[in-house]
Amino acid sequence: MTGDRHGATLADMDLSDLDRYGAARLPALLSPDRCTEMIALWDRPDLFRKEVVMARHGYGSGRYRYFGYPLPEPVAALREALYPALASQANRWAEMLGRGDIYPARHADFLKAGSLGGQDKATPLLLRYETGDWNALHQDVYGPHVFPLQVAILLSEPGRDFTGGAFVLTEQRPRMQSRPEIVPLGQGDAVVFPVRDRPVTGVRGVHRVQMRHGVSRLLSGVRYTLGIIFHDAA
Ligand SMILES: O=C(O)CCC(=O)C(=O)O
Ligand SMILES: [Fe+2]
Repeated sequence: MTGDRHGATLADMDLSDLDRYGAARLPALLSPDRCTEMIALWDRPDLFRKEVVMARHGYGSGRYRYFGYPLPEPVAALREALYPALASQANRWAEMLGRGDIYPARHADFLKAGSLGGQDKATPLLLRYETGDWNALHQDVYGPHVFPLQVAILLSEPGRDFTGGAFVLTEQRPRMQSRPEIVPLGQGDAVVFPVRDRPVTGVRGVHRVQMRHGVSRLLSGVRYTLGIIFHDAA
C-alpha cells in the first residue's frame, strides 16, 4: 500500500480532537493514487449490494452504494487497520460513561457479536455528489449493534474536482442550541467522528451529547467519499 499511512503508523494516530471537538482529522490517510483507485470502484456494480438515491428518502441529494461482502481488499484492509485504535478510544468513552460494553480488540470479533443478532450486511460505502447535491444531517445506526465511531475519507480534491461540499457535524448540547463544526478535508484526508453521541465532561460530571453529520451543498463539480462504518447492517 505504497503512499498510504495505514499499517504501523495508524497505531499512533492522534485522536485527541475527538474529545475536544467531537471529530479528529487523519491527514493524508490515502495517497492520491489510492483515492483514484477507490473512485474507480464506483463503476464496478459487481462490488455493491445496494444503491441509495438520497432524494427518494429525504436524505438530501446524491447517491451512495454499499459494498457487499467480500469487501474489495483495500477497503477491508483499511477498515481492519483503523479498528484497533478506534476500539481503544471507544473503550475509553464507554468507561467515562460507566458502561460495561467493552469493544473487542479484533474487528472480526466485534462483527461476530453483531451477526448473532442478525446484523451481517456490509456497510462500507462510496458516496457521489454532483453540483447541487448535499447530505442531510444524520446518524449511521443500522440496528442495536453499534460501533460508536466511524470514518469518512474524502477521495476527491477540493478546489480542483469540486467546490462547496463541506463535511459538517452538529453537536446537540442538552437543553442548549446545537454547535456546528466543519472539518476541512483535503484529498485523501479522513475524519473520525461519533456515529451517534459522545461523552462530554461538564460541571456535574459526564453526560452524552448527540452528534449528527452531513455535507453542505456542492457548489460545483463532483465529490466522492469512502465511508467506513464498523458495524454491519441488519
Ligand atoms: O460524504 C461525506 O463526507 C459524508 C459521508 C457520510 O455520511 C458517511 O461516510 O457516513
Ligand atoms: Fe453518514
